[in-house]
Amino acid sequence: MSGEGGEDAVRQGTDEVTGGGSGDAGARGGAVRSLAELERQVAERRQRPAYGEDALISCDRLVRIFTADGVEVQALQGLDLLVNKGELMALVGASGSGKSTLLNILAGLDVPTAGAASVGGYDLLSMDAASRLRYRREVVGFVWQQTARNLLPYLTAAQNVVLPMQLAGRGGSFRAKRQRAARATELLDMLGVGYCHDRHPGQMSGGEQQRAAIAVALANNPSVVLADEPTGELDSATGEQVFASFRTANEELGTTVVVVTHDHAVADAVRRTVAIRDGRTASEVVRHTEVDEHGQESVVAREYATVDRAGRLQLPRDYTDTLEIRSRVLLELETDHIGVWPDRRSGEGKAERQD
Ligand SMILES: Nc1ncnc2c1ncn2[C@@H]1O[C@H](COP(=O)(O)OP(=O)(O)OP(=O)(O)O)[C@@H](O)[C@H]1O
Repeated sequence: MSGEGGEDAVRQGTDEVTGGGSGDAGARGGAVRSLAELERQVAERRQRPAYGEDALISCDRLVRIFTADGVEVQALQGLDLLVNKGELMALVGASGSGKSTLLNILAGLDVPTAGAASVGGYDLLSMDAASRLRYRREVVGFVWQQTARNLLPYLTAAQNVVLPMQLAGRGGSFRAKRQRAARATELLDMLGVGYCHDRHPGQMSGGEQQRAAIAVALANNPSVVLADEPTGELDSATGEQVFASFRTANEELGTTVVVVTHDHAVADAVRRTVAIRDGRTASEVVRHTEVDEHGQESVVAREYATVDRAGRLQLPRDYTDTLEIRSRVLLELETDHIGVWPDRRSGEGKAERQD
């Protein structure tokens, strides 16, 4: 706090200060707080963790502008996102909303134009080439939609899983080799495709290839696995099996998983689904399990609109369409909520019901 009022109070030798600097206390409702109260608030604010301090993934006002043929496309327009360690979450949004752009940045494959982004303590904007390589090998694993892009066709499933460990260069001894082979077997078994150990991708179904691809992504024990439409090329039953493998990785290994998806079965099966609209996070659905008085468990989903770091809130389009809100709304601050009304004076909003 800048403490203009506080300084006044000290000068006047009193323990009472105005809420908003000298002279405007009346205009702000005459809030008078004690110096002790202000000191308590300052101390509380200092103790509050900075934005994203506790999160594994933190995106703060992230911007990515592409320039193609002299035309600028703002793929990300100040996107905020926090993901906690151990989360299994989904990102959804219309085509072109910026999901893949975000995932490529988090994967260390692309660099944002502005803003801040960090994953597991790595600053994605300022990493040098060596840190970026280490980041991509050890901190994140990636699964693409196209099954063919995830596995090398001339290696078996097990050899594909061993490869990232070899590239990370952890020892060439016989013991190290044995450990890598054992880990590949263990991961393929855990994801239910142990029987594909010696098969080449061409001898595996699309679902088996994707589950082996998850094992590849997990090989170096990354903090995060990112997946872009991993069930996009699969039928729904196979898609469910693949999603179950992500859940297994999350539950058994504690790996944080972020999945971009158009697949409702996936988006509805995670605890948190964040919707991206026009390059910003717009809303999120959070699910939790409730147990009723008969001990019956049910999943309850609640939708929240996101308030970004600048205080912006995107109203869901179906809400604004229903109330015919086009350009502005009337706001009213109540003690425990904010009322939002169509501005009827300017002719917006549905006519009020007469009954
Ligand atoms: N390399 C690029 N050069 C120019 N424009 C790009 C580039 N990559 C993405 N864009 C543009 O950025 C915007 C966001 O694209 P992005 O691929 O992130 O969307 P998306 O939400 O993943 O879409 P989809 O669901 O169709 O994959 C789009 O307008 C896209 O055309």
